[in-house]
Amino acid sequence: MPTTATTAGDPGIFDLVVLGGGSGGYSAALRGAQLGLSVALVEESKLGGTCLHNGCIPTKALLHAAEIADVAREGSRLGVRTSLDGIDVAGVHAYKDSVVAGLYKGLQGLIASRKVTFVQGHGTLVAPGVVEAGGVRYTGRDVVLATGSYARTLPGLDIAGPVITSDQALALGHVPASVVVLGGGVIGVELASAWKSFGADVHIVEALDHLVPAEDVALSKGLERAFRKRGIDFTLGDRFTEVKPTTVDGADGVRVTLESGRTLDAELLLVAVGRGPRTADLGFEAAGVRLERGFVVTDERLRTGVPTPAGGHVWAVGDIVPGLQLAHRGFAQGVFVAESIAAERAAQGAPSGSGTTTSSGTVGGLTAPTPVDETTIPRITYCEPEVASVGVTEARARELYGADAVETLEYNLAGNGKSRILGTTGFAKLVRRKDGPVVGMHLIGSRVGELIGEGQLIVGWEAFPEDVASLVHAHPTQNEALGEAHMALAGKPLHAHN
Ligand SMILES: Cc1cc2nc3c(=O)[nH]c(=O)nc-3n(C[C@H](O)[C@H](O)[C@H](O)COP(=O)(O)OP(=O)(O)OC[C@H]3O[C@@H](n4cnc5c(N)ncnc54)[C@H](O)[C@@H]3O)c2cc1C
Ligand SMILES: NC(=O)c1ccc[n+]([C@@H]2O[C@H](COP(=O)([O-])OP(=O)(O)OC[C@H]3O[C@@H](n4cnc5c(N)ncnc54)[C@H](O)[C@@H]3O)[C@@H](O)[C@H]2O)c1
Repeated sequence: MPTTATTAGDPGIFDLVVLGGGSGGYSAALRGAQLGLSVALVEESKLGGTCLHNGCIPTKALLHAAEIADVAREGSRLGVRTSLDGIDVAGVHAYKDSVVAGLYKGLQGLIASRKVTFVQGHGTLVAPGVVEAGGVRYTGRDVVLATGSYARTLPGLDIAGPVITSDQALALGHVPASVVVLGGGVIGVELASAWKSFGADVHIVEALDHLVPAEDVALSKGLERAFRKRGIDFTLGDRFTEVKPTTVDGADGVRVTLESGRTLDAELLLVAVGRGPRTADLGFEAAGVRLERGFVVTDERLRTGVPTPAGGHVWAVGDIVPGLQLAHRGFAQGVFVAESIAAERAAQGAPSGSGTTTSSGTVGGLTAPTPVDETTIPRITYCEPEVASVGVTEARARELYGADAVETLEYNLAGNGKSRILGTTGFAKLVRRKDGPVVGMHLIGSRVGELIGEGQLIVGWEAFPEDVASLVHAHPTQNEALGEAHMALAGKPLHAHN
């Protein structure tokens, strides 16, 4: 179990005080402790934060249960006599909760074993370098702000009763008969996908012209085709105006009115219109931390520009920093900040103390880490079919490099043996600079999320299609589709028509 700091007396001065124990905060704490820093981690709820308890892990467990439901329903297509007898929601929750509980226990053990002082309580930044929780002041030479995000809603749309966010959706005790999903972004399409597999009628309303509008438009269109085939309804380019109670098939429900005048009736309205930074009323601005639209402004090394009296900084990581709101970005930023702090400490302790960190090179015996590069962070949406991408979209590449300086290739999964075996359709789209490296990879199809790791290496290491084409991919794997796509882009297609 994590050590709980005493609430009596002065807990002393820590090298690092972290406010918020989610992906960003706990990774900073773990890496800091590993590097020999004394660390206090202040968390008001559960260690692990949104991702572990209300985000990534529970949603992906639900989506896996949903996949099993689909497999049971479709067994006869492969000659296996299965049928879906129903969804035991309590059983699904038990499975999901057991996955979360196992990871939670492991994380608590890690925090304890690294001797991080875990403080359970609501913390506020009462001065640069000082976090107060439960009436105790925890002073750090460095402080990391990692308070995460909350589900946003729209003006006049209160979260209550049948109007829910992902927080309530994850705890729902039954499969709803019907849901209107407001927002066709990541959370909207993931939950719509799971509910559809469990038997609900789902209708997504997205204000922009496409589902998952941040993705390459080819993926958005691919997902729209696939959802249409699955019977998931959606309305694009329309906005919410109001919601009123109504009766749906004799039960309580909601009537959602859109700007176009269209109305949709359902048992529930899921609001999935983005997540806002949790930075209000925590003392950030009073301590000198600059906020823009609620997000913490930092430099590329994640420093807020606020020094602490002990010669350190106030840093920020995770969802409160503008950019991709992803757990793995939070992990990477937490590790980066801890390593930066350790390098600065080492530099100050070194006899020939060479001062602050630089963007590369060795300082005081520790290498100052390279800032996290957002452009090579992979993104996966775990609906069915999955959508995965890394690097830039075709549209962005044409803006960056010139309309005529970009080449693209779509490799259809119809030519991939393993995808045929799994019964999935989809494609891999590559974006390259003409005669240059691959700068974007965009995938859609069942299970393609697991393929994006290779895409990340290709884009991150600025590989040319010719480099990848010469690497032999195992047959029959879905991974092989990436090899074939690069072969085709290098001008030597095998199982592809050119
Ligand atoms: C439904 C859903 C599904 C998601 N799925 C994925 C996914 O599949 N993959 C992915 O990469 N990302 C996913 N995300 C996003 C991911 O969860 C976040 O990007 C990630 O959790 C951000 O980490 P964080 O540390 O910045 O914040 P959080 O995880 O939100 O952690 C912040 C922590 O700070 C604590 N805290 C806040 N204020 C205080 C205070 N004043 N005092 C003490 N403690 C405080 C909170 O209790 C919380 O534990 C999902 C999010 C949601 C909502
Ligand atoms: N698999 C994953 O990695 C994963 C899963 C879930 C959540 N997340 C993270 O959580 C964050 C929040 O997810 P999200 O889906 O809430 O946000 P999002 O930004 O992905 O999607 C919100 C969508 O709502 C739409 N919208 C906004 N106002 C609207 C309105 N009035 N009417 C209709 N549509 C409207 C937006 O155009 C947008 O497409 C994401 O940014 C993502 O990074 C990640």
